[in-house]
Amino acid sequence: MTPPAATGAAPGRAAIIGAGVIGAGWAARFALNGWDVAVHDPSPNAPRAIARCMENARAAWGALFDAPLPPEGRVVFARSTAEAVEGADYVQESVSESLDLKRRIFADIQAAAPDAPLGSSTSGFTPSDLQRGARAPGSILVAHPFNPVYLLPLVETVGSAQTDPALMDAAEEILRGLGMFPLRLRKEIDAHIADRLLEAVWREALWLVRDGVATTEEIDEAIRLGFGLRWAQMGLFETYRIAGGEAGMRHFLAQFGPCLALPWTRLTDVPPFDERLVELIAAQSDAQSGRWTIAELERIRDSNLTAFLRALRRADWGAGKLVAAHEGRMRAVAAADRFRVPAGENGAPDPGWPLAIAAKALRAALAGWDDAPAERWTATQSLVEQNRAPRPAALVTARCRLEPQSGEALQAIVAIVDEDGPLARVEQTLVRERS
Ligand SMILES: NC(=O)C1=CN([C@@H]2O[C@H](COP(=O)(O)OP(=O)(O)OC[C@H]3O[C@@H](n4cnc5c(N)ncnc54)[C@H](O)[C@@H]3O)[C@@H](O)[C@H]2O)C=CC1
Ligand SMILES: C[N+](C)(C)CC(=O)CC(=O)[O-]
Repeated sequence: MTPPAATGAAPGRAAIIGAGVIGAGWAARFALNGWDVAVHDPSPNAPRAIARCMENARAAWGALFDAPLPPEGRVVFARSTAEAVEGADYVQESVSESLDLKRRIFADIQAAAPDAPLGSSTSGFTPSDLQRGARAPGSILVAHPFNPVYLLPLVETVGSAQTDPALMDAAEEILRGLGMFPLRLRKEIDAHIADRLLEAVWREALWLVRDGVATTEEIDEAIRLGFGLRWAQMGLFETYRIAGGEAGMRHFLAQFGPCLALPWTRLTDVPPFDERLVELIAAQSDAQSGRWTIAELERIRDSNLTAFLRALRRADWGAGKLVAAHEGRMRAVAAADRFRVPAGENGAPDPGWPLAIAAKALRAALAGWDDAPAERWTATQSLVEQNRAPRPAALVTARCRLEPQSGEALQAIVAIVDEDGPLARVEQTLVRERS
C-alpha cells in the first residue's frame, strides 16, 4: 500500500519538539493548515503556552483570510520525543538555543524517525553545527521562522553540503503548503540573513541606551514612525533606490557611499552585557510598556500585523501576495471537498448527515488511490465528535485523511466544517476485502 503523499498543500502529521514561544507558533501554523500535531516539551507551562497561542492564531487567521479555513488539525501532547515523532511527516525542533541540547534532542528524534525532514528553528547555528555527530545528517536543515510564526510568512531555510537536496525541496514544499515563504540561503553562515541584520540594529540600540543617548521608547519611535514602515513593504535596497531620486541607486551610492568612512558605521563591537545594562533596559521597557500584559501586547501586535497584511494584499505587494496565494489555495482545496448536507423530515438535516457526508468524502479520497477502489473496502464508521447542526441542505467542506495501519487496514479521519468552524469529526476503520 502506498500512502498518499504528505507534501505540498496536503496536510500530514507534524511533530513539534519544544513548545515555548516559537514551538507553540509552529504548532498553531501546522494545526490551522489542517495538520495533526504531536508536541513534546517537559515544561509544565507548555500546554498553557500552546492553548494561548492557538487562541491568538485562530483569531488572527479568522481576521486575515476571507476563505474558509481548512478543518483544524488535532494537537496532542506526547510524553517523549520518540512518541511525538513516531509516524511524523515533518519534525520541527524549537528547544532553547543551546547547541548541546539541540544535538541531544536530534539524537532522540533520529533514533525514532531518521528519515523525516528535521527542521531546526535555531536563530544562529549553521546546519553543519547541528549535523555534527548526527545519525542522519542528510535529514537536517535549518528552518528559521519569525515571531509570531503563525502570521509572519518568512522562514529561512539553510542546508549544508550534507543535507539531502531532495529532502530540502520536500521540506520547503511542506512549508509553502503552510503559507510560508522559504528563503533558501546560498551558503550557510552564523545567524543566517535576517538575524545578522537584526543583531546589527540590536547592537546599536544597546549602545544608544547604555550611553544615555535614547530610551527604549525613543528608539522604538525612531523605528515604528519611520524606517520600520518602509521596511515592511520595500525592504532596504528598494527603499534606498527611491531615496536616490530619479538617478536611483547609483546616485544614492554616490551620495552616501563616502559616509561609510565616517564614524556612522564603525561601531562593530558589542557593549558589555552586564547587570547595569540589563537593569537599564528592563526598567525602561517597564516604563514604556508595563501598562500592558504580554497577552495584551500579543493581541495588539497580531491585530496590527493582520491590518498591514490585509493592506498589502489589497496592493498585491510583498507579504500581501503570499496571503492572497495561500487564500487561493485554501479556496481551491475547500471547493474540491464540498458536500451538501442531506435533508431529512421537516426540512431539517437528516440525523445521519455526518456519517453520510463522511462516506462520500471517503469515496472521493479513495478514488484518488488507484489500487484501492471503494468497493474493495469494508468500513466501520464512528461519529467521534458533533459540535452542532449545519443549516439544512447547506454546502459544507469535508476533508478526509487516510492513514495506513498495519497490514491491509486504513484509518480514515473526516473533518466536516462550515464557514463558522468545525461541525463534526468521523473516524472510519477500513479493511481491504480479499478477492
Ligand atoms: N523567540 C524568538 O523570537 C525566536 C526564537 N527562535 C529560536 O527558536 C528556538 C526556541 O526559542 P523560544 O521559543 O524563543 O524559546 P523558549 O524559551 O520560549 O522555549 C524553549 C522551549 O524548549 C523547551 N525545552 C527545553 N528542553 C527541552 C527538551 N529536552 N525537550 C523538549 N523541549 C525542551 C523548554 O521547556 C521551552 O518551553 C531557539 O532555537 C531560538 O533561537 C527563532 C526565531 C525567533
Ligand atoms: C532575537 N532573535 C534572534 C531570537 C530573533 C529571531 O531569531 C527572529 C525574530 O523573530 O526576530
